[in-house]
Amino acid sequence: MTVTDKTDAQRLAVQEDVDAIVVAAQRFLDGDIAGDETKLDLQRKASSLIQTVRGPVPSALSSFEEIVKVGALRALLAAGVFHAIPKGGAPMTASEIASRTGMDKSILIRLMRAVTPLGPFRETGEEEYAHTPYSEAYLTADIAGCFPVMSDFIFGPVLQICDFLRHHDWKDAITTRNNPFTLAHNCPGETMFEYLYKNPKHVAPVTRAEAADVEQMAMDLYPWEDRLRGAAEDRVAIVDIAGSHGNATRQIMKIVPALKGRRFIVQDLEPVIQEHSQALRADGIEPQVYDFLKQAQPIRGASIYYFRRVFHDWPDVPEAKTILENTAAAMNRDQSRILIHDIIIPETGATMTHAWQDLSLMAIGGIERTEKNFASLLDSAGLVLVQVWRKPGDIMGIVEARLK
Ligand SMILES: C[S@@+](CC[C@H](N)C(=O)[O-])C[C@H]1O[C@@H](n2cnc3c(N)ncnc32)[C@H](O)[C@@H]1O
Repeated sequence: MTVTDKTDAQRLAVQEDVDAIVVAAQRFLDGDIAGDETKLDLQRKASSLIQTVRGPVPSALSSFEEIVKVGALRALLAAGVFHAIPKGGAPMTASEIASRTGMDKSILIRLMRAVTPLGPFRETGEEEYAHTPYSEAYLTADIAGCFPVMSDFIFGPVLQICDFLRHHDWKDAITTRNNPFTLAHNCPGETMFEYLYKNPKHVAPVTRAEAADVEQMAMDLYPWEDRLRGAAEDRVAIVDIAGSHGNATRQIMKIVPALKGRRFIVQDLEPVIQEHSQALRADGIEPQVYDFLKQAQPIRGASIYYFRRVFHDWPDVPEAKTILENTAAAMNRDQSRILIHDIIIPETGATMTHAWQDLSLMAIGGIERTEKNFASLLDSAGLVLVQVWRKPGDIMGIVEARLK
């Protein structure tokens, strides 16, 4: 093939990709099918163009680029570079950033090369950089909360999934106490939570990460008021089990002001309750230390036993089944419901968002589930799936269950 042939073929391929993007962009703008589908389709077409422009082998190198980019972002964030550069897009020189942060200018320049060609920062001149809305996103509470924790504790183990599986002949030998996380952090026999919480300095950053609403959860998904309206006044309205900071309960209380005066309880392990109890009490929420793996649920006959982003941390057996059985033992057959608010993986057409969350959980022994997975898990613990509450385009859903 001559150079001209190659150029022609590439020109044709690029033109085809551009034409497909134009059609996909129009469908996205017109919103002729459910929002997320057109968005995903447009992303696919755009990324196909990038691959065509780069070619197959250079495209394979993009994963190397992403990994060093994460390393650079983490260091720049920790060193204070994100905070030193002024928000709003005004440029700053490397010398100025170096003097503000204490990072050697030579290191800064090398790290900035990983975060400027394709963003999120902008190179504005020789040794000069500026924020963009995409770099400023790392300063928002959600990303500033979860990116450092994911990067310090989870991404390393994700890279060790291969070593772990190879060591076990590619069989699923992953448990919550023996997994890529325990391999990477050299803590065999400990769950991720045990490992993290035994060091008091991890508790605040980890619970800040837990508070990150990266899934943009719509808490009005469930008809809280209808469900709770007829309940006796003395019945606990909601037990938010493993509720951490209690933000879910706060949001429910805001959505349904009519429930003011009813009892709301947030349960979690001791270090987490210690961290949050004052703020919870100030908002009229009762904090309670509770270990769902070791104890039967102490609050009997509550209207709702609510678990948000909890079950995905645990495999079906033994932990998820144990948690359900410990809850079921306290439930009232007619009045109590379990609500599991988690990502629901579609049977087909899972996205990269589903994949990054699920493989991060694989590293610690957890799993994101499909609707069928939830139904069989509930069945194994003497419960029955009543309804799945979802909105088109939302990655999270609420699985409602009652005693059989
Ligand atoms: C991913 S966070 C979810 C927090 C909160 N529900 C939310 O949606 O933001 C998982 C929570 O499970 C709690 N947890 C872990 N092991 C637990 C146990 N054995 N008993 C009770 N809570 C536990 C953690 O402390 C953490 O707060």
